[in-house]
Amino acid sequence: MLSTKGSVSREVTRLRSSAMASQKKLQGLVAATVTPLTSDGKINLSVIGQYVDYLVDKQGVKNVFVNGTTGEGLALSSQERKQLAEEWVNQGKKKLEHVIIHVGALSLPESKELARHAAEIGASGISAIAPFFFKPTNKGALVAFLREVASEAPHIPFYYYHIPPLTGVKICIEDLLDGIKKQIPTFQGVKYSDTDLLDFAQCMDKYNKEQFLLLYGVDEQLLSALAVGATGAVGSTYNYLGQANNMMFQAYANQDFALARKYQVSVLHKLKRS
Ligand SMILES: CC(=O)N[C@H](C=O)[C@@H](O)[C@H](O)[C@H](O)CO
Ligand SMILES: CC(=O)C(=O)O
Repeated sequence: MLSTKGSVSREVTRLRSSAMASQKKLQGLVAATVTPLTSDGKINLSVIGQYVDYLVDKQGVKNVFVNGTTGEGLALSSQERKQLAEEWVNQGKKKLEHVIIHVGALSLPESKELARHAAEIGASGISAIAPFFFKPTNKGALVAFLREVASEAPHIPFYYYHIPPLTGVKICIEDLLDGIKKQIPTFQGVKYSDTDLLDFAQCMDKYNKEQFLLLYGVDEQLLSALAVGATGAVGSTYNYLGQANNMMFQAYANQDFALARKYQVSVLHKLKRS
């Protein structure tokens, strides 16, 4: 009985996940969500519903990246991460297009468990950073780690989260992508949080045809990433500067580069990097 129930629920989960995974292609802005806390430091799940509405209605943002850098996922317990993931998936079900859950951790079993959980609750994708204390020193070691994580969620896309300024793992993405689908069949792309636009442009040029998504992660220079072919971006500022960044995407698509630059500069001013 139990095992029948288990396999039925696994099947339901698989169908739900594959339904989500076959959704609209991920493009445009993805807000890296912040983690709301109560005054006594507990995660505050009660505001996630409002948060979803705010992003969709006020910012024009329909995709989220949960438990990443902005959400301080690495500073949360596994249980907190799972609760947040579940709340975002549930609240976002009819309103958001993509809910990507960051499942990276220093411990491989923990990362695998978070990946399994994200798949079970119906997330539309998962992402993981490289472990950053005992670091992989070459591509083989990094891929071995990511492969184990991704295989726990075999029906949803996997994105590698490249953020060398914080992880110290500097494995070149152009090398990483070479042959990656053979090793990680669910590999869908990279959240690229580095300023190396030469590597980024080379990846766009070389791997676009394999339909990898390279989501740019340095909000201050998104326009430069658009210029070399980016079609999506994940970042903290899309929580509150979603409209301006959507306008920038639009201006760029309309080939109004002066206007696009105006929006990029307005973002810089807001971040006080002018
Ligand atoms: C280190 C960090 O948090 N990077 C974020 C994404 O990866 C960005 O969205 C930045 O928060 C943003 O570019 C503002 O500096
Ligand atoms: C900014 C980003 O993408 C993150 O917080 O993970």
